Amino acid sequence: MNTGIIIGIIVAVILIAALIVLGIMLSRRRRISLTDRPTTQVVDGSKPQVDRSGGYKAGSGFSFSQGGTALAEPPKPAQPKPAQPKPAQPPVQPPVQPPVERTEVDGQPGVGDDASVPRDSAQRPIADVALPDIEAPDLEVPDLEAPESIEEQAPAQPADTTSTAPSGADLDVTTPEATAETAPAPEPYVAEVPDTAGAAEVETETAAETAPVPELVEPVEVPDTPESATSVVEREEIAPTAGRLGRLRGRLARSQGAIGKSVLGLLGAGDLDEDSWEEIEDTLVMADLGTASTTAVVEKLRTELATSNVRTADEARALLRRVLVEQLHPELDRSVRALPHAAGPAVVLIVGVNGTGKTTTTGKLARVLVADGRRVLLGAADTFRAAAADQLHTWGERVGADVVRGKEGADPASVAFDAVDKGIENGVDVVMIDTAGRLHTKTGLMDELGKVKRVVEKKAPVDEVLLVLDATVGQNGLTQARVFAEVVDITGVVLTKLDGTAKGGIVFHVQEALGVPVKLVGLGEGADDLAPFEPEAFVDALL
Ligand SMILES: Nc1nc2c(ncn2[C@@H]2O[C@H](COP(=O)(O)OP(=O)(O)OP(=O)(O)O)[C@@H](O)[C@H]2O)c(=O)[nH]1
Repeated sequence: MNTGIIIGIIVAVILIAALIVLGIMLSRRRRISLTDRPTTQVVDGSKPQVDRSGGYKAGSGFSFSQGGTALAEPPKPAQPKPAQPKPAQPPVQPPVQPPVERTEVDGQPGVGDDASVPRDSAQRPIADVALPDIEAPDLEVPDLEAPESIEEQAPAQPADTTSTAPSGADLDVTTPEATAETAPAPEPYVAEVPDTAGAAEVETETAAETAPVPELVEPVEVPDTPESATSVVEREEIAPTAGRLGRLRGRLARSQGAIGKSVLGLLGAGDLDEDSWEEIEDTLVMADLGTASTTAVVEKLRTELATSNVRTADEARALLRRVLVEQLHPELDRSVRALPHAAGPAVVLIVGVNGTGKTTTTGKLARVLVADGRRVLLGAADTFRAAAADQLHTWGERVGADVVRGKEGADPASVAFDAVDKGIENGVDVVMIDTAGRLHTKTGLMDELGKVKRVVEKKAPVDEVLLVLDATVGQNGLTQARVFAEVVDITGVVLTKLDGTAKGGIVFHVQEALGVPVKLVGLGEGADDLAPFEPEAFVDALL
C-alpha cells in the first residue's frame, strides 16, 4: 500500500468520525430530555421535607408611591411621575371570548350577577342622582363621556361642590374612638328604601327631576370630637408588613402545575412537531392566558428552543420561567400611589363588580398603610348594598381608620366627595373610597361610577383607581375590566381570590389587553392576605 492510500484511509476515517459526532450533537439539540427536579428539599439540614407551599412568596414589602395627576400639584423633580404602563400592542386586541354564562348556581359572582344573585342584604334601587355640575374649568378631567341619561337631566345644582351642606346631611363621619362610646353597634341603616316594585331595575328618571339630592334619611348624630368618647375600641395589632408576607406561602398551591407541568411535559416529550405546539397553545389558553399572550409565549419558546442549548428539565423550566416573566412585563410600575401630596391626601378609588372583594381589599390595604404609619380615611361610597358601609366601618375599627359613610340610597358621588373633603380637613395621608359593585349591563350604575370619580376630582386628584377582579371568574374578568377601563381610567388591578383558582393566566390577559399592571393580589379572606404582585414570584407559583 502506498502512502497516498494510507493517508486517504485516515482522512476518510476522520471524516466519518466527525460526521458521527456531529450527528449525535444535532440529535441531542433537537431532543429535550428532561429530568425531574428533586421534589424534596432539606429545610433544617437534617430532615428532608416536601415543599407544598405552592411557591408564591412576595419577596419584598408593599411599594407605595406618590401619584402624579393632572391637578395643579407643584412639580417634584425628586419624585418623578411613575411611568404609565402602555399597552404592549394597543391596536391589536386579542379577540375576547364570550363570557361564560354565570348564574347563582355556581355561587360565584360575575358581570350581571347583581340581577340574579341576591347578596346578604337589601339593595337600593338604581336611582338617578343629581350631582353638582362637574364642569371644572381649572381641572383636567379624563376624557370620559358624560353619561347622557343622568347628566342631561341634572338640575342646575350649584357648581361649587365645596358646599357640603346638602350631602353632609347624608354623611356620617365615624371614628373608631367616637363610636365606641356612643354607638356600640354600627349605626343601623334607617333609610327608607323606595320599595316600588321592580324599582331596582328602573332608571328613576323622575326622581332626578324632582329631587336634586336624595335626602332619604335623617342624619345620625355622631360626636365630632374624640374627647367625647371615654372608651376606645380595641384595635387589632397589625403585624409589620415585611414579616407577614412570608405567611402567604402555600396559598397558591392549587395553581401550581396548571401551566408548568403540562407545558414542561410537552417540551420534554422529544422533538416538537406542530401538533405538540398546538397542544402547548391550548394549554396556555385553557389557563386563561388569552390569545395574544399565548401566541407571544409560544413564539418566544420556539425561537429560544431553536437557538439555545436546552437539554435538561431545569433548563426547560428556566426558559419557560423567563419567557413567562417577560410576558408579565416586570418593568411596569406596580407601586400603589397612596403617598400624600404636599397639598393633601392621596386619593385611591376602589372599583369592581360586586362580590369581587372591593371592601375586603380596601380594608386590607388600609391595614397595610396604617401599619406603615399612614393616617387613612375610608369613604363608604357603596350605598347600593346596605351592609357594605357597615362592613367598611368594621374594617375602620379594626385598623384604626376614620370612616365617612352615607345613608343607604345616598348619592355615592356625594359621599366620596365628602370623604375627600373630610380627609383634607383632617390632614390624613390617604383617602380610600370603596364604591358599589358595578355592572357593565346597567348603564345607570356605570354612569354613577364615572361621576364619582369626576366629582372627587373637583376636590382632589384621584391618584389611583384600583380595579378589583376575581381571579376565579376567568375570562369574564377581562370583560369586566374593559368596561371599567372605559368608564374610569384604571391605574392598577387587584386580583383577588387567587387562592381559589387553579388558573392564574388571567393576569397575563388583563395586562396584555389593558396595559394596566396587576399591583396587588388577594390570597385569602384574612386581614393580612394581601400581597404585592411580583411577576417572578407569581410565575414560580405557576410552574
Ligand atoms: N378566598 C378569598 N376570598 C376573598 C378574597 N378577597 C375577598 N374575599 C371574599 O369575597 C367575599 C366578597 O368580598 P367583599 O369585599 O364583600 O366584595 P365587594 O366587592 O366589596 O362586594 P360588594 O360590596 O357586593 O360590591 C367576602 O366573603 C370576602 O371575604 C381573597 O383574596 N380570597
